[in-house]
Amino acid sequence: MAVVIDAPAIRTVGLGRRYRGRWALEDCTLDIPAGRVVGLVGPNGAGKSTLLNLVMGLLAPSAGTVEVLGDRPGTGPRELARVGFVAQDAPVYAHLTVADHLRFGARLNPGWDDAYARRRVEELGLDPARKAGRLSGGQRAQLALTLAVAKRGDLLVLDEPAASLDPLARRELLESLAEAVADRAMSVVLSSHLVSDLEHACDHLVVLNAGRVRLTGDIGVLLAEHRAVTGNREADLEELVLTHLGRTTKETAK
Ligand SMILES: Nc1ncnc2c1ncn2[C@@H]1O[C@H](COP(=O)(O)OP(=O)(O)OP(=O)(O)O)[C@@H](O)[C@H]1O
Repeated sequence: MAVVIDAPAIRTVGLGRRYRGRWALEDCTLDIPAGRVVGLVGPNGAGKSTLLNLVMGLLAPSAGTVEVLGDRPGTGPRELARVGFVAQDAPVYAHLTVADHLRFGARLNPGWDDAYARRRVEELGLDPARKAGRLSGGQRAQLALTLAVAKRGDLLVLDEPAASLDPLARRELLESLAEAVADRAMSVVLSSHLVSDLEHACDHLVVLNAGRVRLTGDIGVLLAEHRAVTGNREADLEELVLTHLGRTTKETAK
């Protein structure tokens, strides 16, 4: 009988990246299963964007290896079509209209879900004729996210997607990501400073600090272990993360 083993969404072995002799990410070994919503959390400068850019093939490793959906990242059009990415500054083409972005998305992506993209633009109240450069920061982030989701890839990589969104839009985004994963067996990796963002949307966790992985695993399992070890049956995700960041008070992870 044939045994089908799905490739992990992301696998890194001893992955590292140096900038001018200084390690931004060091000895990072991760095995992230497919079909999860993964929260990547850590303070400023922890190495989150560096890791996500390595995953996207936008940076070359200084050490180790990274595999995305079983392939080396950024190797060709087939692999690129499977991965949607929204960088931290949610880049869009300032001189193109919202409708132009949708047209380009349709032309460039074989799995493009035009009905979804149009529905989202309408729900968000974005004027299709408006130039992207004239949208607010939050609206640009929403447009970039819409394009990334409409691509209908197997993996969505989002660098601080909620940072410029208002609280309602933030909650809606996190709920819609959880639904997209449930509907389509897609994997999502999203970085955030806010543990509260991850608590409701994510089922897998990676904690980074000072360029090192401090904790990784399924949130349910990690929380159960933490509660058993500390004897605190009320311990929540924030306490778990802060413990592994070496902090004792309930400050934010930022
Ligand atoms: N192009 C670069 N040149 C030199 N150093 C860099 C460069 N990009 C990042 N770094 C350094 O690498 C480290 C990790 O940065 P990175 O942007 O990956 O962190 P981050 O966790 O995404 O931070 P933030 O939450 O502030 O966005 C930091 O010390 C940063 O100063």
